Order: sequence, then C-alpha cells, then structure tokens
Amino acid sequence: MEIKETALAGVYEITPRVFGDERGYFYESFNQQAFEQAVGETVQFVQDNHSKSSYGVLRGLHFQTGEFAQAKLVRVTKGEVLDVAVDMRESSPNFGKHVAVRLSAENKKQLYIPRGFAHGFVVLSEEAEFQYKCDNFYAPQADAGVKFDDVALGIDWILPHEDLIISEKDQKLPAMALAENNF
Ligand SMILES: Cc1cn([C@H]2C[C@H](O)[C@@H](COP(=O)(O)OP(=O)(O)O[C@H]3O[C@H](C)C(=O)[C@H](O)[C@H]3O)O2)c(=O)[nH]c1=O
Repeated sequence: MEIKETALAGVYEITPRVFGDERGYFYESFNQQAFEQAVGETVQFVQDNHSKSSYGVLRGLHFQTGEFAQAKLVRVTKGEVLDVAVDMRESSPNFGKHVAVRLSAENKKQLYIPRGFAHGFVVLSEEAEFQYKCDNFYAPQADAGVKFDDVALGIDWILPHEDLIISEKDQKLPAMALAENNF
C-alpha cells in the first residue's frame, strides 16, 4: 500500500498494492495496522456505508458537527467520481481549502478524510458505487454541510451545471460563511 498526504494537510491518498494473475486480482482494501502506521493516529471505524449513484449525481458537501464528527475512508468499487474534502476547522491554516481527487474502480485509490472536514463527490461515469468507513455513527441531528458551488470554496466539479443531479436537501445547504461547524 502506498499512502501519501495530499496538498491538504491531514487528508491522505492511499493506493493499495494489487496482486494480479491469470484469475484476476487481489488486494487488501483495508489493513488497520498499515493504515494507522501511515496516518500516524489510531482510528477505530465503526460504520461502513455504500451508495450507488448515476452520472452527474453530486452528494455533498456534508459533515456531522461537534462530537458527532466523522473521519472517513472512502473508495469507489464501480465507475469513477471526483471526490472532494474541505477543511472546516476554523483554527486550521487551511480553513476553507479543498482537495479534489479522482477515485475509480480502475485506479482503486482511497482517500482518508479526518474529522473536521466536509466531504462530497460527483459521479463522472455512467454509474458509481461508493463505499466508505466512518469512525463515528450516523447522527442525523448533527447532519450539516456547505453548498457545493459556494464561490468561496472555488471547487471545479468538472461536469457542466446542467448535468448535475443534487438532492433538495443539498441544494439548500448554506454558504461556507454561514455554515455551522463547531470544529
Ligand atoms: C449518511 C447516512 C444516511 N442514512 C440514511 C438517511 C437517508 O434516509 C438516506 C440517504 O441519506 P443522505 O441523502 O444523507 O445520503 P448521502 O447524500 O449519500 O449522504 C452522504 O453523503 C456524503 C458523500 C457523505 O460523506 C456522508 O457520509 C453522507 O452525508 O440514508 C443512514 O441511515 N445512515 C447514514 O450514515
């Protein structure tokens, strides 16, 4: 497994070692020991999520506030997405900055997004299946987020606006300046 910190401190890009042979391939999609050694902290994941989306679906930018904040280890097992993490920690020198990485079933890349970050993705392929680990349980009462196209964030989502499919909930998310984050 190769793991490297992205330009956004705290967010890591992980590329697993893939063993291919005439049957197909094998790789360890998660190894607690290797992961913790690489990110330099203990992370206990407690919930696995799996979502399927069609081309143009944009989910995000979401986070859970305060004590319910979640660290996530995300990957794509079908298709391709542009995955985005935004630093929401007001004390961080990177507050409001983001990183965007293409994750796909093909490149098998994963992204580790610590607590204190907003997360979202847009589907670039016909369909995408998105699977991820969280280190804190779902807490709807702490569900929060920021608007994906807030100019203050300056995120290039690649697809034309008319191709995007966004839930009503996500369309109503506040701009960064108004987002409650408690981080
Ligand atoms: C997140 C979540 C949702 N749900 C239920 C609540 C709704 O009835 C339904 C769909 O939820 P939502 O529309 O919030 O799903 P996404 O838009 O994919 O939300 C996720 O999108 C971005 C990419 C994230 O990083 C978060 O994990 C999460 O916010 O699943 C649960 O039962 N458990 C959960 O952990």
